[in-house]
Amino acid sequence: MTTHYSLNQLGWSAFFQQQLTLDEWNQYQIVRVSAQHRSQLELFTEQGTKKLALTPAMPALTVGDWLLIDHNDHFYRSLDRLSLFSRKAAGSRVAEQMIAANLDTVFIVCALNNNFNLNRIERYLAMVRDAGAEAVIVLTRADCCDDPQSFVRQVQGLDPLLMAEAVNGLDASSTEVLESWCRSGQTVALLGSSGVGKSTLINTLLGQNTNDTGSIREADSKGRHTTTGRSLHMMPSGGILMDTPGMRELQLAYCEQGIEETFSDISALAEHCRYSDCQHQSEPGCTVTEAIERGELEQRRLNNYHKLMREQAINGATIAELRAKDRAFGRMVRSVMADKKRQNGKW
Ligand SMILES: Nc1nc2c(ncn2[C@@H]2O[C@H](COP(=O)(O)OP(=O)(O)OP(=O)(O)O)[C@@H](O)[C@H]2O)c(=O)[nH]1
Ligand SMILES: [Zn+2]
Repeated sequence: MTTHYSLNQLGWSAFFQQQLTLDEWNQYQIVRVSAQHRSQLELFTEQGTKKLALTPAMPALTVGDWLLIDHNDHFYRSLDRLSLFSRKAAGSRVAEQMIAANLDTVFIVCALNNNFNLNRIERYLAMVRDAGAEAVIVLTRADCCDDPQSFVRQVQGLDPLLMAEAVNGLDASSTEVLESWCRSGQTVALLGSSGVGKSTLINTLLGQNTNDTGSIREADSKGRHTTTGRSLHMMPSGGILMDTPGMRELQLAYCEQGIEETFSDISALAEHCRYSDCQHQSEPGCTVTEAIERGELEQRRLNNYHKLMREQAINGATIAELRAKDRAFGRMVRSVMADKKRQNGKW
């Protein structure tokens, strides 16, 4: 049985609607990418699911993207994204690879055991903010912790506006606190290190009835449950859960802006340092180190900021190098082609 969803249920909103002309609205079908394979995309449409073959003329697309297709099911164009997650591709080659688009909220999952780590939460926060999505910190294993609220307070100490919830991921009545981010038309995804309870939470949020999502859930070699096939799943609460393998392995890609937002307190203080290139180490007139001495800023937070910015310098440089190399390669190809033409006496 195929279940039909309205565009709003699939995540359509005014942000996308205002990108369309009246003609486009009348002539084209609006579809959302629900899975990406080597040679084709799977789509959610108001009439059910569809497949779309990838062609070289199409722009790079990813799960969650909104597209317009014509009456013959040919790609017409993609819409601007509300948010976008990308990462460095695996292996030594540094490249950006898109992994998910148009997420409203990302649950940053962290377990209330020795995995709990504010540095790691700040790292994920920087990525989520850079991608343009809202972050909610979800602390699992609240049932195994004496005082979960003390950890919620620690997280909110990072940023008073940051939402944090402690849950027992195995218990649907406990994860109800996440419902306001999982309402109809809202797209959410989960991020967090291995073993913190992401699969458990996904199973609980999807409920028992996952048949209508069309996905196959099977255990991998380690006995973990993985979803194969479609990456977008409808939750009983009406929200759309995005579960792509790429999100699980997300590394800190180039996200300097996200780091600046996450550490906006440090950037604000740094504006008043005596030297504009102050490194906030031991320079005189450094307002950042003064704030630490007054107990208004944690040394841990400044150290983590330095660490993430150092990583940015390395990642940023390698990505910039790659782009320069691509340009150099393009120039080389063009000059070889020109030489060949000259040798063939065409010039
Ligand atoms: N008591 C308790 N156990 C939990 C909770 N959340 C997860 N677990 C258990 O923790 C273990 C790891 O959870 P998973 O859901 O597999 O973790 P994961 O983040 O998906 O791990 P990866 O698949 O490696 O990414 C499982 O045995 C779960 O049953 C919780 O809130 N309370
Ligand atoms: Zn300074």
